[in-house]
Amino acid sequence: MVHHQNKAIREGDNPDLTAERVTGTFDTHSMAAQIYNSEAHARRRREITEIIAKRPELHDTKPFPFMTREEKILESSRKLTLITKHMNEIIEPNNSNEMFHLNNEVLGIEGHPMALHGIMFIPALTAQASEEQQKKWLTRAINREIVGTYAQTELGHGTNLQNLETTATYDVATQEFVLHTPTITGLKWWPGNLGKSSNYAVVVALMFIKGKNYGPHTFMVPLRDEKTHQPLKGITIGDIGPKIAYNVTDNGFLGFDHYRIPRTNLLMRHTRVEPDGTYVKPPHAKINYSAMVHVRSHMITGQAIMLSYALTIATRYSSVRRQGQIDTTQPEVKVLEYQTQQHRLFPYIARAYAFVFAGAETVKLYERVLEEVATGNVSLMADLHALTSGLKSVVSHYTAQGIEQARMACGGHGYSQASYMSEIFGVAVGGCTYEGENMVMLLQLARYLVKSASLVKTGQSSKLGPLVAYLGAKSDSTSLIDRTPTTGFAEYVKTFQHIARRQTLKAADKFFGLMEKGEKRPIAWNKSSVELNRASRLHTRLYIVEAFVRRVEEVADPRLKEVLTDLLHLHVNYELLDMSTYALEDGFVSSSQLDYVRDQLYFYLAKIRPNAVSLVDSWEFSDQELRSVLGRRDGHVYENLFAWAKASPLNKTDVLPSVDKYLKPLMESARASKL
Ligand SMILES: CCCCCCCCCCCCCCCCCCCCCCCC(=O)SCCNC(=O)CCNC(=O)[C@H](O)C(C)(C)COP(=O)(O)OP(=O)(O)OC[C@H]1O[C@@H](n2cnc3c(N)ncnc32)[C@H](O)[C@@H]1OP(=O)(O)O
Ligand SMILES: Cc1cc2nc3c(=O)[nH]c(=O)nc-3n(C[C@H](O)[C@H](O)[C@H](O)COP(=O)(O)OP(=O)(O)OC[C@H]3O[C@@H](n4cnc5c(N)ncnc54)[C@H](O)[C@@H]3O)c2cc1C
Repeated sequence: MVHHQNKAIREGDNPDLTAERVTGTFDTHSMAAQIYNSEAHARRRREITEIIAKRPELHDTKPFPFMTREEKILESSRKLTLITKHMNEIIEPNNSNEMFHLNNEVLGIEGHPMALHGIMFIPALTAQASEEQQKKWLTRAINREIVGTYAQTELGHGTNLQNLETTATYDVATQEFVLHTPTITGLKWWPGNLGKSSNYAVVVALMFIKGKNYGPHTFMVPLRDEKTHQPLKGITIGDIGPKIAYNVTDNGFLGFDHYRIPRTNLLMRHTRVEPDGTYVKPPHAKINYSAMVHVRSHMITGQAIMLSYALTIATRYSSVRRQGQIDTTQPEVKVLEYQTQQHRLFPYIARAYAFVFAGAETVKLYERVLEEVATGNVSLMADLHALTSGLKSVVSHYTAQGIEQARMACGGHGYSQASYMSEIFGVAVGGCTYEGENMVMLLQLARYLVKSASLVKTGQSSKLGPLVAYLGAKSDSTSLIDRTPTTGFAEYVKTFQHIARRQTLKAADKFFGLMEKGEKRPIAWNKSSVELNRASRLHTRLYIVEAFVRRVEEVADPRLKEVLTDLLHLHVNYELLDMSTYALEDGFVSSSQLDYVRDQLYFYLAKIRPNAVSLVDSWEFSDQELRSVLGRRDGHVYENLFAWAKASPLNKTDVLPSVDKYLKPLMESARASKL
C-alpha cells in the first residue's frame, strides 16, 4: 500500500479529488498538529472523531436544513444527553479542547441547550465566585445539576453597560438584593439558552447601596424551579424568536419584578458587600468583565475554524467541479484552475492559518492573565483587553467576508443549504456583534493606542509595552521591499509597522488637535473615530502577520516549513495590496514596488495550487462536522446532491396540499374562463 502525505486519501473517492491529494507535499497529520497547536491534541481529535463515527446514535438523524427549529432542539437535546452520559468514554475529563471538538462533531455550530453554560456561565463562576460560592454552585454546574447562562444585554442596551436598567438594590434589613426591571427596555434580551433551557443565570445589574450606584456587578440568580423548571415567582422569561442562524440556541428575554436574592449571591471573589452594606472594591474596575474576555480570547480560534469549514467545502468542491476550458483543445478544467478562483480562496486559506496561530497566542496570554488575576496581579488586563478587542473585530470581519467568498466560489450549489454555507456564515457573522460590536471594540483598542501614541509624543517610548513597542521606533525613509537582493518577511513586517505607526500617530494627532482647538474630549474622540478605528485594524493586522511569522520560524519539519512559508508569502503580499492606499500615500512604497508585490502574489497562488486541498484537509474536519454535501471528503458531490434533494420534505408526496387547495382551482378557473 502506498503511504501518501495526505492522510485523507481513500479508495473509491472521486479521482479528481484524489489527484489533488496525491500532489500534496507535506504530511497532513503533522500540519494538523500545527493547526491545533499540539501533536497530542490533533491525535485526540482524530480519535474522538473515530469513536463518534462508530456510534450512530450520535449522528444527525436527518440533515439539519430539513428540520424545524423545535425538531432541531429536540434532536440536539437527545444527543447532548447521550454525550453527557458517555462523556468519560469519549474525552478526557474536564478537557475543554476535547469538549469543544466533541460538541462541534456531535451537536454542530447551531448551538445546543447548554452552549452558554460552558462558554460563559462556568467561566464567570470560575473567575468571579469566591471559593465558598464555588463550593456551592460551581461543582453543581460542572456536574450539570444546574444549567446556567450569562444575562447581561438588555433590549435597550448591549454596548453601554453603565446604562443598563436592571437594578440590584441592597436591602440592609434583610441582607438581600432586590432585582428589578423598571421598563420594557430594561428586559434582558439575547442571552443564549435563557429562553427555555437555563434554570440559573449570572446576571449583570447596576448595584445600588444606600442610594449610591456602584455600576454593573454580577449576581448568581435562580430563574426556574429546579424540579418543575417553571419560572420562579417574580421572573418573566421566554425565547426571543428565530434569528439569522444559531437557532438551536434559545436566546431569551428576562424581567424581574422586585425579585429577592441573598446578599451572598453577589459574586464575591474580587468585590464584596458586607452585611451592613459596606462596599469592598475590586483590584481592577473591569475585573467582572472576565467572562467576556474569556469568549473574546477563545473566539479567535472558533472563527478561524468556521472560516476553514467554508474553505474546505469550497476548495474540495472546486476540485471536482469542472466547467469551461482554459486551453480550448483540452477538456473542461476543474474550476480551481482559474486564477480568479485561486485568488478568491487561497488568501483566505492563508488568513485562516494566520488567525488560528494568533488565536493560540491569545489563549496562552488569557490563561496567564487568569492565573495572575487569581493572585491579585491585574497588570496585564489592559493589554489582554486591547489585544482581544482588536482581534475579535478583525478576525470575525474577515471570517464573514471569507465565508461569503467561499460560498460564491461554489456557484449555484453554494446557495443551496446542502452546502451548509448559509448556516456557517450566519453563525460566524454573529461574532461581529456578540462579545462587543466590532466598531465598539476597535474603539476600545484605539484608547490603548492613543495612550501609547501620547507616550511616543512626550518622549516616553521606553514605557511602551511589547505589543506597541514598534510605535516608538524610527521608520526607514522608504520600504525595502524589492530594494534588497533578498526581500524577506522582515521588510514586510517593517512596512506594516510603518503603516500602522503612521496611521496611529496621525489619528492621535487629529484627536489631540481637535481638543487643542477647544473640542471637548468625547466630541473630539467621535470626530476622530473612523481614523482611530483604521489605526486599530492596521495594528491588529500587523499583530496577525507577526504571529504568523513567529509560528513559521518555530516549525522544524522542512516540508511543513516550506508550505507554511509559501502561505505566509501569499498572506503578506495580499495584505499589503489590500492596504496599499496607506502604503502609497506617503510614498513609503512606490507603485513599482507594488508591481513586485502583485507578481509575488500571483507566483504564490500558483505555487500553493498543488497543495490547496492538502492545506484544507489538514484541518481534519469529518463529514459529520462539516455537514455539507459539497464539502464531502470523498468528493462524490453530484449523486449526493441528488439524494439530498430527494430527501427534501417537499418530495414526500408528488402533489402538495397547497397545489390541491390553491393552484389546481386557480388553473381550473383560468381554463374554465377561456371556454
Ligand atoms: C476551549 C473553550 C471553548 C470556548 C469557546 C468560546 C468561543 C466560542 C467560539 C466557538 C465557535 C464555534 C461555533 C459556535 C459559535 C457560537 C458561539 C456563540 C456564543 C455567544 C456568546 C455571546 C455572549 C455575549 O455576547 S455576552 C455580552 C457581551 N457584551 C459586550 O461585549 C458588551 C460590550 N461592551 C463592553 O464591553 C463595555 O461596555 C465597554 C468595554 C465598551 C465599555 O465599558 P465601560 O462603560 O464599563 O467602560 P468605561 O467606563 O468606558 O471604561 C473603559 C475603560 O475600561 C477598560 N476596560 C474595559 N473593559 C475591560 C476589560 N475587559 N479588561 C480591562 N480593561 C477594560 C478600557 O480599556 C478603558 O480603559 P481606559 O484606561 O479608560 O482607556
Ligand atoms: C448570536 C448572539 C448571541 C448573543 N449572546 C448573548 C449572551 O449570551 N448574553 C448577553 O448578555 N448578550 C448576548 N448577545 C448580545 C450582544 O452581546 C450584543 O448585541 C452586543 O454586545 C452589541 O450590543 P447592542 O446590541 O447593544 O448593539 P448597539 O450598541 O446598539 O449597536 C448598534 C450600532 O451602534 C454602534 N455603537 C454603539 N455604541 C457605540 C459607541 N460608543 N461608539 C460608536 N458606535 C457605537 C455600533 O457600532 C453599531 O453599529 C448576543 C448577541 C448575538 C447576536
